[in-house]
Amino acid sequence: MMNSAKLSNLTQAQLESLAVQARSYSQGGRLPDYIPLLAQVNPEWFAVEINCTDGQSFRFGETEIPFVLMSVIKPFVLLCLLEEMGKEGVFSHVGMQPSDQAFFSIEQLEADKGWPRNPMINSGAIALASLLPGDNGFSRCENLRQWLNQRAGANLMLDKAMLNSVVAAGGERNRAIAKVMFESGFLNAPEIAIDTYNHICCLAVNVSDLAKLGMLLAQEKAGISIENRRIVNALMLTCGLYEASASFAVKVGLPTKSGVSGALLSIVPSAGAIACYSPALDHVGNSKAGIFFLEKFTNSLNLSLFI
Ligand SMILES: NC(=O)CC[C@H](N)C(=O)O
Repeated sequence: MMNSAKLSNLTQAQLESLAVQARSYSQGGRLPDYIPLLAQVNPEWFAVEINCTDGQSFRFGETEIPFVLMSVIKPFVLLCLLEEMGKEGVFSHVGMQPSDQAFFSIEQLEADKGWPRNPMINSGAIALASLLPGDNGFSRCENLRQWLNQRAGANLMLDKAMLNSVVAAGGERNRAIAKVMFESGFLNAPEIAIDTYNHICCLAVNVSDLAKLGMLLAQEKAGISIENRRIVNALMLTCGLYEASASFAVKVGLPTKSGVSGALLSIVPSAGAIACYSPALDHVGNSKAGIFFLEKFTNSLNLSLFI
């Protein structure tokens, strides 16, 4: 059976049973402490929405709760820039190699002599944020927000309170990353790059919007090339969960991206998109219940790119 048929045969009862197991698995996860507002949520929230290419959708849990995308914006910055400037332009600013280090690793960046290794870690995303059109962080974020909302039919909104919390927290690690890239000649104007990056990480959605964004990568869409979708999906598969990407590819085998807010998005090419939100994180910074859910869900439906 094709993945699209497997996903379409899903029943609401099946989804609920797996989601309830996943919710209980959120216990023992941790909320991030370096962005104060991110820690002011209920760690047991769990929401999932699945959109299928045949038009069906399934949802369960706290599906109305808004959350910020954080690193889940990274594949969409990449998609937008691939469309707007082409792959040669994009990959002259960022690499495509996986990393076995944390998403904020300065050691990895220094070992790479300031060259941002891939778009799914902070260095690469900051480098790409610097390429968005606009005069300042807000207008660049606004351009990306509108670009995505138009194409996905979603309703991304800037969460200003979260942005204030991110800025107040100082962002030392990301500033250090930008400084290394600037000094190595791989980033112009580090201040505006960080400001843009902070803004785009604070774009807020609910799981329904996140699933709509995912559909941009799951199926054909006017104005988005097949090649660019393939590139973004490939980089999500190899780099999307940071140092956990390789083992997750063995266990699940779907292009997936996580964020420290607990957002998690998986693409089932030509079949649909699976959006989860559950804020308690594992030691890598991925949603604990979300990852558990994806493993159980894909195994019970036998969903995979590889079979
Ligand atoms: N993994 C993430 O979601 C990281 C995003 C966050 N804004 C940071 O830079 O730390």
